[in-house]
Amino acid sequence: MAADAAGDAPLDTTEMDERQQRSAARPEKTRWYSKGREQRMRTDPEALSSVSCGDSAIRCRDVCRSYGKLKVLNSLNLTVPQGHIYGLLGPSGCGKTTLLKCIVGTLKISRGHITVLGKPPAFPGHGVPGKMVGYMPQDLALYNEFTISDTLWFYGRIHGLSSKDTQSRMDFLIEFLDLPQKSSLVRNLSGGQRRRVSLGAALLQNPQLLILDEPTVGVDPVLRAKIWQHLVEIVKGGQVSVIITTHYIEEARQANVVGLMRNGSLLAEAPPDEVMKQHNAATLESAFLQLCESSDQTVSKPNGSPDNRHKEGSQSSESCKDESQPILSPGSGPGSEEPKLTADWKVRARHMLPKWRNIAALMIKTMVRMKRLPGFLCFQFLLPVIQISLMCLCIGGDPRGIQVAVVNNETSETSLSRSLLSFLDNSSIEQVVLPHSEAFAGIRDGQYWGVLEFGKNFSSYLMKRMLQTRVSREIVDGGSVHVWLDLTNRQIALMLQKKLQEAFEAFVQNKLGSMSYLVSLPIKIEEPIYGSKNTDFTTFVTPGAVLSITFYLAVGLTALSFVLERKEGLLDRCWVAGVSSLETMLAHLFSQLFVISVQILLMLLFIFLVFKIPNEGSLALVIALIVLQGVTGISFGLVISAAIDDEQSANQAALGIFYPNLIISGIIWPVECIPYPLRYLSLALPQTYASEALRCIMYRGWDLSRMMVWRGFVVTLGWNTFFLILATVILKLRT
Ligand SMILES: Nc1ncnc2c1ncn2[C@@H]1O[C@H](COP(=O)(O)OP(=O)(O)OP(=O)(O)O)[C@@H](O)[C@H]1O
Repeated sequence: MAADAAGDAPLDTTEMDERQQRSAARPEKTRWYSKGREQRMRTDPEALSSVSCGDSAIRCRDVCRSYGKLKVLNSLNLTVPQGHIYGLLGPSGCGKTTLLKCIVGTLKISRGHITVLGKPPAFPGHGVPGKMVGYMPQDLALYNEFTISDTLWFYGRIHGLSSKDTQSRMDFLIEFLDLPQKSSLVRNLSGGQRRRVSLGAALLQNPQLLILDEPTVGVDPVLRAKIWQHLVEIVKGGQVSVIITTHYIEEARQANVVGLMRNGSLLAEAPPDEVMKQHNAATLESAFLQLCESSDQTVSKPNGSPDNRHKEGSQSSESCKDESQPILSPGSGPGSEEPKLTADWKVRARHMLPKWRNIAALMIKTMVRMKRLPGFLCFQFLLPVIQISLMCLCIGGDPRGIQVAVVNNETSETSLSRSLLSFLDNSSIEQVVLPHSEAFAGIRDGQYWGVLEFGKNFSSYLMKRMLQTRVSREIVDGGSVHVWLDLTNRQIALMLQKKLQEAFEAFVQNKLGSMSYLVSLPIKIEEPIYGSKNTDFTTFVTPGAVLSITFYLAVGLTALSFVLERKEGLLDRCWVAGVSSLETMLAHLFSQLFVISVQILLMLLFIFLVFKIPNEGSLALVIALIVLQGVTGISFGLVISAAIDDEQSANQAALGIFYPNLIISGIIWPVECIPYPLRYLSLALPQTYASEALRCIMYRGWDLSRMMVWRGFVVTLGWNTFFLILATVILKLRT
């Protein structure tokens, strides 16, 4: 991986050739640097130009970058000589942060070349991003749940530092940056303290190149001076180079070179004393002001307003180039051709392969964050249990306490109507005995779900009907229970019909005993082949519900955590430290697998032990399919978080697919009810065949030899692969 080449991986041939060439050309310059670099640079801008072409830490040539129509970097040329501090100055919004992001490779440039420590950023096998570069972004990019020590350990692991090295660097940085106790949580630190922790993370591995975006904001003057002194110290050997942005223009006088940036291009690039001398200015700030004024005059002549420069298309590329020529450093223009570099296939292959060290560091990070949020962790574990329990308790059971008006026109205590009513399930049906008119008024008012009416001669007619072979229509009618139902609630109406039928069967059995078969229907429902006669809707819905709960919790956790990490700049910072998109994906996948495994375990305990949902098949297959569906959720969450930048949109994407997927995956209602061609879509969804497979395993006891089972596994694995590849590609394209 990229980080490899920084320290521990062997150099590829291209890099070695280049280093040899550079060292062959270096002796004279190295001597020149070490003897009197500062004096020389401050008095000889020509020398700066010549140095910058041959031996530079960073070279930007003709760099352009836009955000939509806003042109932020405008044919920019910049050179950071090796072993120098480069102060990048400019007003807010002029493009400094954008430039630094292009240099570290987190933003792509739309035109031009950038070379960082000899190669373009993210070149296969290069240590940038990686151990060679220490990057402190403007938005601090720190994990709030980490302590100072966790933060430094995390970056130490990513850079492959030994425990001893990390510990000694940590002790030094805490002392040097005047940080509070290393066990202090980042979220409890002040703004300035956080900024110093962020700086400490950038300095940790003693990188060859330091890229610091406003490290001294919010830092007291004494510490600011100390930081500058440290930077001056570390560049002294000529091995370390620093590019630093700051709003305190005067502090940049300690830099060896300053670049004055405005409207996306450099107005000047030279040693600070030289800039001041050229403008007869006593301070760098007033020199900068003069440069801005003369730049405004130059630009306002052809175009009117300086703001026009920022609109793409409002000027030709020629004028764009003129404007970007540095005033003091003509030699740093886009003169020289950039060498074409190619990487050996072995280096490329190594660059592509995920590194377990980085994956382990990221997984430890997730575990530490979870440990710091125990309430959230418990909630994560309990949420699926709560959801499945609510589902088993509230969905699919028989309605209870349904009020039904009973109009009984028989008065005798021994009448068959009373006997029949006594067989009605009292827990489900509450009988309210009423006269005819009140019963109908009640059902019309919505008080009752049905009216049961028995005629005056119900008992005698029913007996005749049971015992005689040929009876008149009047007898059949008079010996029937007349039922009027409120059918606005289908489930309640179906339950009433079923309970009446059951009551009648029990009544007949009671009255006729072994002769009851005489009045039975000519349809006999035998013992079921699979399932039980008393199966309810809960049994049907549970397997699909388990899969869908696992899937959506995984989607929610993944989509949001990634989006937040990107928003806070944490993903970019890890990427600059050498963590690839694939490693980020895999680490997240493995950490979330741990969480969903606990969730699945708890859920299964509840459905099998508490709610007694049957399982006729292999428990291992049940667990495997649910875990794989969890992985589908994680990978889909990764796609959302890779493609979407803010929490609200990520939430909406996750919620937006929730109902359509639930409805057309056959989870709450059979797929057979879905009309064509929607059924084809339903069958292609990740949970349709998987739910069917889980039902087959749990209720039919089938195994992988059955097509309906293996099809569920194959479809799930197919979706997992597709989502993971898609997420990696999107993340790669976007970083
Ligand atoms: N992600 C983005 N999308 C759209 N525009 C952006 C984005 N990031 C920055 N910009 C715009 O690009 C311009 C340059 O921004 P940049 O952050 O590079 O400036 P800066 O010089 O670092 O400013 P400051 O010193 O205030 O940090 C600004 O006009 C900013 O609004």
